[in-house]
Parts: sequence; C-alpha cells; structure tokens
Amino acid sequence: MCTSIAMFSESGCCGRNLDLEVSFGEQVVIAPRTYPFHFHELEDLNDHHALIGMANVASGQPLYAEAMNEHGLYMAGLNFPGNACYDRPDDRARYHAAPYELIPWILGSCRNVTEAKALLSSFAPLARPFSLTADGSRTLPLAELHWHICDGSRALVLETTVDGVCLYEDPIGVLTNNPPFPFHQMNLQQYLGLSSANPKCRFAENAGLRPFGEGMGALGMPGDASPASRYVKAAFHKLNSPLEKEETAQVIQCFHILDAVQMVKGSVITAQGRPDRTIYSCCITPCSMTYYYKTYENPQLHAVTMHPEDRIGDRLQCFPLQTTPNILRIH
Ligand SMILES: C[C@H](CCC(=O)NCCS(=O)(=O)O)[C@H]1CC[C@H]2[C@@H]3[C@H](O)C[C@@H]4C[C@H](O)CC[C@]4(C)[C@H]3C[C@H](O)[C@]12C
Repeated sequence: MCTSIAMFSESGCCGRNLDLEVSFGEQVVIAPRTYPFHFHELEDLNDHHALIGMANVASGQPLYAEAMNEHGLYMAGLNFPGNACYDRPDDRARYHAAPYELIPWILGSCRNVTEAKALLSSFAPLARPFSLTADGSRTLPLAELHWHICDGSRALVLETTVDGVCLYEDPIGVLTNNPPFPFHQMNLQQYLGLSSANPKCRFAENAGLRPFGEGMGALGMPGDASPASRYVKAAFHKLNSPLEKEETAQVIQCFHILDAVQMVKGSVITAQGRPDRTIYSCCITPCSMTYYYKTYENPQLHAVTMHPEDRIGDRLQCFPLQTTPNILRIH
C-alpha cells in the first residue's frame, strides 16, 4: 500500500510511503533537462524540465515511482489493482501515453497543476508495457496505478478506469489505493466528528462525562493499514498539521504524518503470504529541490539535492539508497 500527501503552501512539500513486499530496484535519480525521454506515441522530450525522484533504471531509462520537477510539480503513482484500465482507446484524445510514460511526460512538460490538467484533459492511456529489449521480447509488467499530481497550492487525482479517464480535484491533498477516489472523498465524510481538540460531551450535558486523557477527540479514527483507513488517518493528520516556515521543520513534520500511516513489518501479510512494509518514505521540497528519504532498514533521513548545475546536461545522475542501519552512538 502506499500513501501520498501534499502540504499546500509556497514552502510546502510532497511526500509518500511506498509499501511493498520487495524492493523494485529503486534509487534516487535526477533526469536533467536534455536527458532524452522517448515515448511510444508522444513526441520525444529532448529539452524539458529537470526532475528528481525515485526510479528503477531499466535499460538505461528511469521508471519513476514518484518525482518532482524543477518548478515544484510532483507526481506519484500508487497501486490501483483491479480498477486501473489502460485499454480504452479514445480517438478524440490528442495524447496517448503508457503508464510508465506519464511521470516523465507530465513533469517534463508542465510547471504546475493547471498546465498538467490542460494536457491530461486530452489524454488517453496506452496499454503498452516497458520493453527491456529492442524487439519487445522481454517486457516489465504493466503497473496498475492511479496518480497524485500536486503543486504548492493544488492537487489532482488521475484514474483511468473502465469509465475512461477521470481527473479529480483533490482538496484534501491525500491519496492511498483502492477503491476509486470518489469513495475516499465520500468515506471521509463519515469522520466529520473527529477532532484534535479536547472533546465535550454533546449528548448529555449534565451527565458529568469528561475526557480522561489526551487525544480523545479523535476516538474512532481508523488505525489499520487498509487503504480507506490510511486515507482517513493521513487526512486527519495532514489537515491538522501546522505549516512550518523552515524547510527542515516542514520535512520532519511531513515524515511524522507518513509515519502515522506506515506499514510495520509483520502487521500486514499479502495474499501470497509475504510481509508488506514501507520500503521507503520520502519528502520532496520545491524550495531547495531536495529529495529526502528514509528506508525501512535505515530510518535516518538522507537528502539528495538537485542543484542548479545538476539540471543541465543529458546524463542521468543515480544515487543508490543507503540501507545499512546507521546508529549515532553517543556512549
Ligand atoms: C508497487 C508500487 C506501488 C505500491 C503501492 O501502491 N502498494 C499498494 C498495495 S495495495 O494496492 O494497497 O494492495 C508501484 C508504484 C510505482 C511502480 C513502478 C513505476 O510504475 C515504474 C515501473 C513501471 C513498470 O511497468 C513496472 C516496474 C515499475 C518500476 C513499477 C513497479 C511498481 O508497480 C511500482 C513501484
């Protein structure tokens, strides 16, 4: 499972948990402006916005799970099994892109959510897997995903289902997994009563009922790892979160929200009998263009900055994850 959040503000940041049983060969990858992105049906992007994110590099090409571009536009793919549908051709659509092409295409071309929405309004998905060989004899599986697209002030959710391409405004700034996004928006309305404040008894004023501990205003908030529950918990924490002015404080706050919905090894066993876990959490900041991450094995924060000079050129820069535990021993 995965959870993605967007903290809306000029100095805000975006982040996600990537929950999976195995690593997918991920590393932090910078694609500079003239790194060529080739697509099945879209025009090549030979000069585009630079991006930084987590990717598997296959046959020399970065396949991003999430990334941010140099203008602070962020996009993340999250599992959407059974609902993602890519084989609904649409003759009216101007742009056709495979799922793995969406992040480089949108982040390479757009500066903000408004521009992304304009492109995606004439988009239809292509059910084409990534090919590991020139003749297409070996391919990666088509990942069944939906996407969170965010900038400092606004977020969208993109889903391609049997109903076609659905582009939703996301005023909450949170995305998890199944079911489709309208369910999560409706489900959240069942939790109107949750509050970060010390609660008052609303049904029997004279009965002398009082809270006996902190946090009782949010009693009833779901705490399990299912997508709908993570959505509610992440939304509650995010919407109650103060916006910090200073980047480090903001990043640490973002990681705390992600921690609240992280998956602890052993607590979720997949249908295949394997333990699911948050293999990494990340937070990307538009101000300093820094990709912060921690992994399940090494919860120390690491940072990779895309400096102005890193945006120029045509070569990928790859930064393997630091997964060895690093404990600061003080005695
Ligand atoms: C498995 C990841 C999503 C994690 C998630 O949402 N889990 C939720 C589980 S559940 O629904 O709640 O059960 C997704 C997110 C991005 C995906 C990757 C990116 O799409 C990039 C490529 C795309 C290729 O087609 C497949 C490999 C791949 C490298 C993908 C592997 C995998 O499907 C990733 C890593």
